[in-house]
Amino acid sequence: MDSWLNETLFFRNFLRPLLDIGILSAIFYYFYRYVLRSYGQSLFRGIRGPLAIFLVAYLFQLETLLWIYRLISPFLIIAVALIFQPELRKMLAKIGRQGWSRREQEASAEKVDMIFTSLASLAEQRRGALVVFTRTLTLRDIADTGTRLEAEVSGALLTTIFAHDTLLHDGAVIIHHGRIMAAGCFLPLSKQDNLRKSFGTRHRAALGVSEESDALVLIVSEESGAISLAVEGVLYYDRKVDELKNLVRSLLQNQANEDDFRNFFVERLE
Ligand SMILES: Nc1ncnc2c1ncn2[C@@H]1O[C@H](COP(=O)(O)OP(=O)(O)OP(=O)(O)O)[C@@H](O)[C@H]1O
Repeated sequence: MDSWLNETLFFRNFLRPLLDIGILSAIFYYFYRYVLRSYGQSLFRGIRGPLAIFLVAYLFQLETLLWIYRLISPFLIIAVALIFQPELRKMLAKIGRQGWSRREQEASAEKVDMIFTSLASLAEQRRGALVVFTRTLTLRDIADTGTRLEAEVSGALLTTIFAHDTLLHDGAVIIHHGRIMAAGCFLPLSKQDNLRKSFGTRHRAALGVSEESDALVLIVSEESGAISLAVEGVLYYDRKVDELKNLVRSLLQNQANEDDFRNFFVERLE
């Protein structure tokens, strides 16, 4: 009886708080490591001031400040959700992303190969191209700015879209779940001001959609024939086709760790 009580007390006074704190710390750590560090930096920068004031008010029980916070907190939450909508969207997208089955992986790898063969041929002919692969976010609003195709991915179709001066060659092709959802789409332009002067709107548009979503964007430069990738607001310019192909495959199948990926492309474009 005595030892049982001791064990219970041991559990209540020592093990339980330890478990509580341990599990909570692990959740915070993984949330920071995999989600906030990649997507929430600007979100954190934006709310750290009000958060610090709240903590001080809470610690010292500053009643008036706490009362004000209680009053405005519903509006603050709505304001944060509105202002940081792109960041929150990307965070939730990352949490919802899942691995692929083997069959899906093979099918996707085949399509990615097809697309890269077509892009390499466009690059040789100095035809510009912009191809957006959606991941978790569907990007329907962007697809609606162009012409809906809903067609099976094929190298011939992609080359036709970009190779001739058709109405669809301007703008981006959106690929969703292995199908060409739309072509001639208008992408949001990035506002980054440290981009190379020689980049025009095609590269800026690729960066823009990669900042606002978890999409992968491939760009073929009409001017130089360079093939580049934009992902998470970073432009990896003029990379080898095989390198890009492997990376896009694994990123689409959610196998590549974002850190490995950054190390792989050490050279970051400023
Ligand atoms: N917001 C946009 N969304 C989609 N496509 C766009 C957008 N803005 C421009 N483009 C595409 O980029 C083309 C213009 O490319 P521009 O020469 O300005 O860019 P660039 O980055 O210098 O690329 P390149 O190296 O191919 O010349 C347009 O004809 C159009 O097809």
